[in-house]
Amino acid sequence: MSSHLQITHLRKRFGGLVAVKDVSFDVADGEVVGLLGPNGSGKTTVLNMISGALLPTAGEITLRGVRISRLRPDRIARHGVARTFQLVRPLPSLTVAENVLVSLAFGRFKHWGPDARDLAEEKLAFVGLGGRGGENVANLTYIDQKRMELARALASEPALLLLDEWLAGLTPSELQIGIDLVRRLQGAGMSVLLVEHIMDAVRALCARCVVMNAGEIIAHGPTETVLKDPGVVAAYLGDGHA
Ligand SMILES: Nc1ncnc2c1ncn2[C@@H]1O[C@H](COP(=O)(O)OP(=O)(O)OP(=O)(O)O)[C@@H](O)[C@H]1O
Repeated sequence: MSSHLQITHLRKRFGGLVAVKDVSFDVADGEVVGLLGPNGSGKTTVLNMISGALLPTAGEITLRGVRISRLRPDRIARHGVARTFQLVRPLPSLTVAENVLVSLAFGRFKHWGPDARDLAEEKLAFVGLGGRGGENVANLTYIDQKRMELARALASEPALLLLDEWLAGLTPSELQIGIDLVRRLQGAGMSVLLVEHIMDAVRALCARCVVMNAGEIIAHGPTETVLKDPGVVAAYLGDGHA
């Protein structure tokens, strides 16, 4: 069977800057793949092209053999792609459950009414916020905001989740909770493309990594091998971090 996500010769030009140059990699069914690299290396631009927020200048993206590059973001979501953002973006005037209900109502399957309430509670329970749907979003701790953001992404029943530095800013104990949650996603059959700078999390979650620098892939393979690659150490990790 074809790879779940296949990216082939992807390129993105912003005026005079080529932010992504000839990037190719894949994510298999149920796999968590790390997408690493220094700031400005093009990782978020790749995620934006997968989710449809940006049109590729060239190249192809397919999901289970279906070409999704150049589809509208809502169409790509219908094919089973969801994402989180670097900055948590809750709707602050709504409750926790209402935030998830908005995603259920306007997302892939358009759930409304009691059915949607049950589903919202199911998604909240999955991320560890069961029974807390009535709380005000403003009162949530940071890890709980992250949980809620994940519940919103799960509202579309994604097959592939794009996590853009979703673990950033967590305390060490919260980080373990976050890592366990990503493992739950994988356990539930989802594939994950994880953009992350926290190497402990990458080691814990990703059997395989892709490393970008200045728009190009500089290493690709098993995580431990990639993190010891002299080019990756020089461009990204620095001495003493590999
Ligand atoms: N909409 C845009 N218009 C012009 N340039 C952009 C745009 N989006 C990104 N860039 C540029 O493309 C390059 C890659 O940016 P990108 O955000 O993809 O990097 P990144 O690896 O995700 O970085 P970070 O780890 O800081 O999030 C950068 O030089 C950035 O300034």
